[in-house]
Amino acid sequence: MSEFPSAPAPGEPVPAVRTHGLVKRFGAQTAVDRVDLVVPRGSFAGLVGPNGAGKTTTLSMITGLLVPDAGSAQVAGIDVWRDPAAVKARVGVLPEGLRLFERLSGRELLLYNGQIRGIPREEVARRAEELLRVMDLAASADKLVVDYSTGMRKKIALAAALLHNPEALFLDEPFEGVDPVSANTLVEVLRRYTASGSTVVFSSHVMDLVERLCDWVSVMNHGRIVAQGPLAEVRGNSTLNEALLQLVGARDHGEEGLTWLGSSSA
Ligand SMILES: Nc1ncnc2c1ncn2[C@@H]1O[C@H](COP(=O)(O)OP(=O)(O)OP(=O)(O)O)[C@@H](O)[C@H]1O
Repeated sequence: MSEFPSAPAPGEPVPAVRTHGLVKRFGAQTAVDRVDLVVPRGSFAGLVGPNGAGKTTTLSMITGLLVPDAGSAQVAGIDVWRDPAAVKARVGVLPEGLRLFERLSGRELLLYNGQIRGIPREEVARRAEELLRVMDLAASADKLVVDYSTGMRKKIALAAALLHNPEALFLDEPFEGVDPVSANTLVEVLRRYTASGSTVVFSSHVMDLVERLCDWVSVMNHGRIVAQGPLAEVRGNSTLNEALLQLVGARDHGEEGLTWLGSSSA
């Protein structure tokens, strides 16, 4: 795998995330094509782009879940694929699909995660109760995860990802299927987390939310980064949605087709 072209200059802060020439192929398709992603430490960063742009695949390679075909990724200056254990100890992940231990209660899930992370039992119990309360899950703490709603699943998964107080959080579509009340709770928790200097990187299709929350944005299209930087720079004088449509090109499928659709057709 290729090396980083240069280490940060002396005095230059080490970014929370930095990838160089990251590539992932699935058969003949290059899903991620030489991606150089940078996220400064302490950012609330959005990774945006159309369906199939390569966001999930990129996040999976950065968090040690998927081996890249080429290139490299660093989290807090540590090479993910040279020292995956060190990186995994420093990051929290809310992956796509949310595979959880369904037959545990919410509280048991947190206690179990804490034990896996090697946190002392009493400390885990203290943090678990606090997270359950902040996430509005205290009343459902003894319910099995399999019986949780979509929003409750996101909240317990976020609680599990935060339990070991990671330096950086990677969230794949954290607000998908979450009601506005629960979304507010998630936002409050994440804002508090970044205010203390930790980093959040999340993928989303909800541009209004990215615009409201993020101070840093990376835009992907067809496996590549097509824009990246402070939100104000990427957005310019338009909304983020308008900027995104310009960057990735509005999909024009023409006037033809679907003539059968609608009540006026036979
Ligand atoms: N395991 C896989 N096997 C084959 N192709 C895959 C696999 N995972 C992803 N792909 C392909 O790689 C491309 C990028 O997928 P990816 O899930 O990273 O995109 P995305 O930007 O997260 O999309 P979305 O916004 O729809 O979640 C897509 O064309 C997808 O079909």
